[in-house]
Amino acid sequence: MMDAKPTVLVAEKLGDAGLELLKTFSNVDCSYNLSPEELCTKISLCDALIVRSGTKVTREVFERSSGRLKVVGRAGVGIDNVDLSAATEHGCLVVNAPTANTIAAAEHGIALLTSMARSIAQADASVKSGLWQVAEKQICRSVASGENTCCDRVGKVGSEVARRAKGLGMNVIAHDPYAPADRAHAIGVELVRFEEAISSADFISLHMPLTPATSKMFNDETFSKMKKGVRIVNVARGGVIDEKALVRALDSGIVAQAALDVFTEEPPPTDSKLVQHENVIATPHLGASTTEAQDGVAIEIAEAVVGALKGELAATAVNAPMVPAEVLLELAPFVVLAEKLGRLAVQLVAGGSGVQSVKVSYASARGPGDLDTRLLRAMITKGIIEPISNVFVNLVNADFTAKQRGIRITEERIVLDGSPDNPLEFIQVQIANVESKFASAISESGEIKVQGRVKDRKPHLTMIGSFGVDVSMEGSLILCRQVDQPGMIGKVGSILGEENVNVSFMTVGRIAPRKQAVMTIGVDEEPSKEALKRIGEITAIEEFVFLKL
Ligand SMILES: NC(=O)c1ccc[n+]([C@@H]2O[C@H](COP(=O)([O-])OP(=O)(O)OC[C@H]3O[C@@H](n4cnc5c(N)ncnc54)[C@H](O)[C@@H]3O)[C@@H](O)[C@H]2O)c1
Ligand SMILES: O=C(O)[C@H](O)COP(=O)(O)O
Repeated sequence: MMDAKPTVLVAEKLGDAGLELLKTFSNVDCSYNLSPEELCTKISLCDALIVRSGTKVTREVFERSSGRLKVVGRAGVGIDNVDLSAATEHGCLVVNAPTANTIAAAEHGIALLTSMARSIAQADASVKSGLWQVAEKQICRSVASGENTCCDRVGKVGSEVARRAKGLGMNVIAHDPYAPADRAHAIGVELVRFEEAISSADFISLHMPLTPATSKMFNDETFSKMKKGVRIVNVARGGVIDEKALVRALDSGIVAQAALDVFTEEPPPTDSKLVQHENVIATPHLGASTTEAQDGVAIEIAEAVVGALKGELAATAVNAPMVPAEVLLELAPFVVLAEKLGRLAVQLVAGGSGVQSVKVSYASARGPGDLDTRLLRAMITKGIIEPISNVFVNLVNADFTAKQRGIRITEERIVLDGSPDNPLEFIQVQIANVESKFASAISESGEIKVQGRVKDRKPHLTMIGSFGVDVSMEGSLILCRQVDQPGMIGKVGSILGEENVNVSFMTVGRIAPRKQAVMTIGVDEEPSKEALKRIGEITAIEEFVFLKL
């Protein structure tokens, strides 16, 4: 018998509180120190994976999961060890735990800064070796002399380092291209340009993420612009520094000392010139490793992973838009409607047409800023793509998958008068430049058009092409275009009855009495080919189509 519980692979040490929480909902496999091959082998049996910074979650991991891996939880902040593009392409949500280790990292930064300034590590080694002294040149002036400035970033860790550095009596300036000036101002930090920051600081403490833009941003050129004798602290990511250039800057004396918690390669090679340099103190990526931080991170990530496995949208999602819970609740029935409209519209496309251009219209009395359509768009995309491919589409990979298949989805708002209580009056999906297997689904302007509303929190189809209908979108549908005349409902109904197909509803949408009409028939079972053939043979029926919702 299949185990109904999802399986979570915890690949690096996680706090007990987090593990307990995971166990209430899933089977937890704690397998630490897996080789890349072992991870790839295990992953096809796992619904979620939790890592810290020591595990590389590569494209191969997603490929080898064969679609089973739905969530990667990064128990910490930095997600540079997770291939986010590959995760997104595979519809795998990535969540992190961005807040619980901030203070620990900031404290470690300050500990490194002050230890470096007072050569604590060298002094300790000197005492232990019986020398009772440490070279004078390694000791800098008091950090609180007021002449020292600390160049920083004003993200979470950077802000906490800045507060603490100010408490030590340092002047703090910061460079952060994305930080609002008022936030910096609130913590008493002056935001300056990069050149000014690096050329005027006595201490430089790094707190940016590792991204293509920050990779090796500290290099020969930047070191050459620094004040001679500058001291550098890095508790962010090793990769933001060109480590060979740092060794050169240390040798030349531009950089007097460096205190490093993070390295390009972790652990660094034992013969690393940087680690072995006399003016470098090094710690083994310890910034987040306090008991409090690890307990907090474990709970934060376990909650995010369990929530994501339950299908909830995670607040700390890294590769999917975040939709607040209250918005989600309000939009829930429209989410169902959106997917069904997409599913219906694509089934009306004649084979070989190739869907390229989809227009979605949202009719609402709300202002454009009051309606978040990202989730609706994703669900329409899901409805359009899933029936014609074997790709699993979700909020994470919807836009990517549409783009990859060359489907352009445009959105427009139809602004209505009336009460904004209801988020949406109707949603309309149009597919342009295609032929339809049900010609009546083509609107006057030439596109396949379907429109739906939510009634009593249930999705209803309200228009096909130019025909107004009113059909609950459940089960499957038979659409027939016919000449409006008495007895049609009975004729079709009796064929389905003879075939033991249960009819859930029938409605007729017509342009005018005795003219063309579209009959929509909801059925609980799929009619046989023979039954559909017999319906098609009824003289007044001009065309018909069977659709699964
Ligand atoms: N050593 C550790 O154990 C440890 C612990 C926690 C965090 N970290 C690392 O510390 C760093 C900061 O973490 P955080 O939680 O403060 O993240 P955060 O996202 O709150 O802050 C990052 C800041 O960097 C800024 N930034 C982005 N690109 C930049 C650029 N090109 N130049 C300058 N600034 C830029 C952002 O605007 C943001 O303000 C991350 O690299 C994280 O991985 C390390
Ligand atoms: O990005 C982070 O959160 C820190 O670098 C901590 O990493 P760790 O979880 O591997 O200690």
